[in-house]
Order: sequence, then structure tokens, then C-alpha cells
Amino acid sequence: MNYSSVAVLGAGSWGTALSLELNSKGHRINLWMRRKEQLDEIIKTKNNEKYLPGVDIPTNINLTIDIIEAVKDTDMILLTVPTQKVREVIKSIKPYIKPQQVIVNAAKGIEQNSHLRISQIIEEELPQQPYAVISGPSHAEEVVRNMPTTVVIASKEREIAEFVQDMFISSTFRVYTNPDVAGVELGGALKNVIAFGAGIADGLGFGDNARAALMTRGIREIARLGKAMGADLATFAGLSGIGDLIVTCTSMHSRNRRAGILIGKGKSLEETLKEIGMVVEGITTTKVAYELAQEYNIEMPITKEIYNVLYKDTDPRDAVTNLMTRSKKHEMEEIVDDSSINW
Ligand SMILES: NC(=O)C1=CN([C@@H]2O[C@H](COP(=O)(O)OP(=O)(O)OC[C@H]3O[C@@H](n4cnc5c(N)ncnc54)[C@H](OP(=O)(O)O)[C@@H]3O)[C@@H](O)[C@H]2O)C=CC1
Ligand SMILES: O=C(CO)COP(=O)(O)O
Repeated sequence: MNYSSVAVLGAGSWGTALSLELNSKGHRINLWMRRKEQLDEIIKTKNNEKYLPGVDIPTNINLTIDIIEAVKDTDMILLTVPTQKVREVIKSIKPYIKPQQVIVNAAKGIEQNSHLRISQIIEEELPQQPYAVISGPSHAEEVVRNMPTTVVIASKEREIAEFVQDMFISSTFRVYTNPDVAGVELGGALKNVIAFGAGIADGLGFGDNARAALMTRGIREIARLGKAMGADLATFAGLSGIGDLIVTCTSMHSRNRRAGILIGKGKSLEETLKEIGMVVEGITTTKVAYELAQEYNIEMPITKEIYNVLYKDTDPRDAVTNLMTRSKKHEMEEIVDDSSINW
């Protein structure tokens, strides 16, 4: 195995967990954070108390607040800042990036105003730069405790995907590859909307039936939009699709689900965000997904109701009633609408 050097940009829970994962494989890690107080605290306590408490940060991970120093001469740049901050971070390092440095995105979202996926932001800012995305069911809290985890790396170029696969793969962190960048990025972003909804249902006191319904009908609307946006349908049955949807809708580690639970219990969005204290991507992605559904003329009833709760003050109970009392449907509308099928 060749050891490489990696700049991890963002020392939240995911950036910290992936730094530890790569460090355990012998790669040299520069972990960048923007705040000096956070740097001082980690140096002093050997812990990232705010984002990943109770986990020792190995002293051979190089911690820095100098982003240019962090990315200089590295083989791979791993983006672990929230989606809406990716462009600003990329702009700040753009003049210092060399053509061979591989950008790997680990954030799960879509840019708010442009509606661009992260690969498309990178393409705009750094055309021709080798790019991959890492996604799949993987909570930081379990990854750092070496609990078995599977993820997928998507890249247009097979050798880039395989390079990144080799960088990460270990006996507890199994990595697959996939050429469908759009499908992997969209699955990772859109599952957060449904997980937020599953949280709302839990917060309202509903049970496993409601959660299973949201997951099953949710993956269907994700796939419908994904297909219209050029993704491969099969990807939504994979780790970055149904796999990540399952983990996020069922885990108490999920920030999106936990935020939904608080909303379902009647807390305001402001109180909810304060209580979670970490990025809740699904809140922005709900708005983007709602707008994309209109743009592509795709029916996304669950997304629409979550949008109404978040942005139009709809009472979550009314949103549930709206979903349950829609006009009756076939389960597989696309199949039944096919006139070649006699049913
Ligand atoms: N946590 C997880 O288990 C997983 C998360 N992800 C994805 O990874 C991404 C990051 O999530 P996560 O680590 O959980 O988030 P956290 O809330 O734990 O951390 C966010 C990090 O981003 C930093 N940050 C925020 N704004 C800026 C900015 N303008 N410039 C630079 N840095 C900034 C924060 O720094 P500061 O403290 O200074 O604000 C913090 O270090 C999300 O897209 C999430 O969906 C994907 C898989 C698993
Ligand atoms: O994407 C994730 C797990 O795969 C993390 O989800 P949350 O942001 O909801 O915690």
C-alpha cells in the first residue's frame, strides 16, 4: 500500500471521523478548521468535544487553521464542510490546487440558489480537476468506534474511484465504487429530507408503520426526481440510496432525524437548530428538492409536505393528514400507466 497525504477541510464530526479513519491506514493527515479556539481546545484536550466527544484525536494528525498550508502538496483534498460552504472553501484554495490533486466530497446536499450538485460546483470552479464523492450509510459516531461500515465512492473516472477506494478501504470500512456521480450525490442529499420527515413522524408519536411508509414512498420520490435529473435508477437501490435512507431514518445519531423529532414535538426551527448544534442539511435540501420537483415537474408529495411544515408554517399533523388523504393511487404508477401492460 502506498501512503498518501490528505487535507481534510472541516473538523466537524464527519471530517474528524474520516481523518481518524485515514490516519489509521497510515496516510498523513492535515485536518483544517477555521477557528483558533477549536484548534487550541483539541491540542489541549486531544478531543473534539463539540462535534465528536469521547474520541481521542491521535497526535500524529496535523491540526491547522492555515488552509493553504493544509492543502499544499497533498494527494487528496477531502471536503467535509456543510454543502452551502463548499464553494467558499474551494474558492479560497483554488489558486493553490495542482492538477493532480483529487478532490473528494463528503458533504450531502445541493447548493441552494444554483441547484447544483457538489460535483457541478467543482466543475465550475476547478474544471478538469479529478473528482470523487464518498457517500453511504455511515455515521461518524460509529465509524470512529470501528463498527462495520460500508460506503460508496463515485467518480466519472474509474481509476480515480479506485484510487480513493484504496485510500479508505479497511477491514471495518468497506468501500465500493460506482460511476453514477449524479445518483450517488442525489441519493445522499435527498435522503436527508425524508429522514427529517421520519423524525417528525416519531416526534408526533407515530410508530414503525409510519416510518416504513415514509422510507418506502420516500425512496420512490427520490428515485423519480433522480431519474429525471440523469441518475441511474439502480443507484437508488444501493448504499447511497436506500442504504443511507435506512440508517438516517432509524438512527439516533442522525442529526436530520433528531431535528425532525424536535419539530414534531412542537419546537420551533430556531430552538431545534440550537439544540442540535450541528449541520442539519435536510432543512436547506427540502427547499431545493421542492424547487427541483417543480422545475422537473415531478410529483414529490412527502417533500412538499415537509417543505410546507418548514417554510409555510403548516402544522405537522395537518401535513400527515394531507399525505394520507391524497387521491387514491396505484403503488407502481409508472408500471400501471404503461399501456403495454394489460391490467
Ligand atoms: N456526521 C456524519 O456522521 C456525517 C456527515 N456527513 C455530511 O458531512 C457534512 C458535514 O457534516 P458534519 O461533519 O456532520 O457537520 P458538523 O456540524 O459536525 O461540522 C460542520 C463543520 O463545518 C465547519 N464549517 C461550518 N461553516 C464553515 C465555513 N463557512 N467555512 C469553513 N468551515 C465551516 C464547522 O466549523 P465551525 O465549528 O467553525 O462552525 C464544522 O467544523 C454534511 O454535509 C453532512 O451531511 C456525511 C456522512 C456522515
Ligand atoms: O449521512 C449521514 C449518515 O450516512 C449523516 O446523517 P445526519 O446528517 O442526519 O446525521
